[in-house]
Amino acid sequence: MLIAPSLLAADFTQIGNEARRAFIAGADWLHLDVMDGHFVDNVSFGPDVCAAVRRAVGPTAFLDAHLMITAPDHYYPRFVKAGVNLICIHAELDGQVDLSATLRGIREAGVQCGLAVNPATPWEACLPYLEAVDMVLVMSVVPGFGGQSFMGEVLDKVRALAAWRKEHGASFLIQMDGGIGAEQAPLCREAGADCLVAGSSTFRAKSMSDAIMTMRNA
Ligand SMILES: O=C(CO)[C@@H](O)[C@H](O)COP(=O)(O)O
Repeated sequence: MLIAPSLLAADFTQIGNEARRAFIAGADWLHLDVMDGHFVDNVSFGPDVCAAVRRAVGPTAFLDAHLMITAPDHYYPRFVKAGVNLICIHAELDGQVDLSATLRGIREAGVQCGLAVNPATPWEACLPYLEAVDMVLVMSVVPGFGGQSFMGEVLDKVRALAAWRKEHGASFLIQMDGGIGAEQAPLCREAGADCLVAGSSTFRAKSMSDAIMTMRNA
């Protein structure tokens, strides 16, 4: 199980130190929540902050950028340039954005690509793209803010994706994000998730390393 603390819950006055703290505590990945104030009702940070995080954590740390933005096709090259390892875009943009071309472009730029689904979006929205992604992100909260409660009903989507993956011999990772801590991690694992994003339960824990270890051992 990969654990990816979400920088959204970090102390923004200490962003570089906070990013380093996550890896020192045992994080596998660092999750970067990028919000544009259009796709979600919040604004977070953009490529310059991601580039600063890359400088802070060094060249080998895995940075996973979740683009909650309406124009990922326009902006993804800036996140590639910032040095992230994986860029995840949203399935809800189908029809507005050429998702196949954007996913292909991300991969051709040498970065892994992912597709995210909001709680209200069926997993089947990912079906046309499952051969073309390295990861599917199943949101377990309505995106936009940290600190929300886990929506257990999305576990059925994770089960369906895991079943599809097994049946088709595919290898994409399944990531879950939102309201995840020690109590939810075993449920996510049982459903078939491989990577858990956790903001409040890691950055705001008394011991970040204990919090990460507990979730990883779920
Ligand atoms: O993408 C999002 C929210 O939009 C998440 O990454 C949250 O930031 C996770 O935070 P917690 O729910 O773990 O506090």
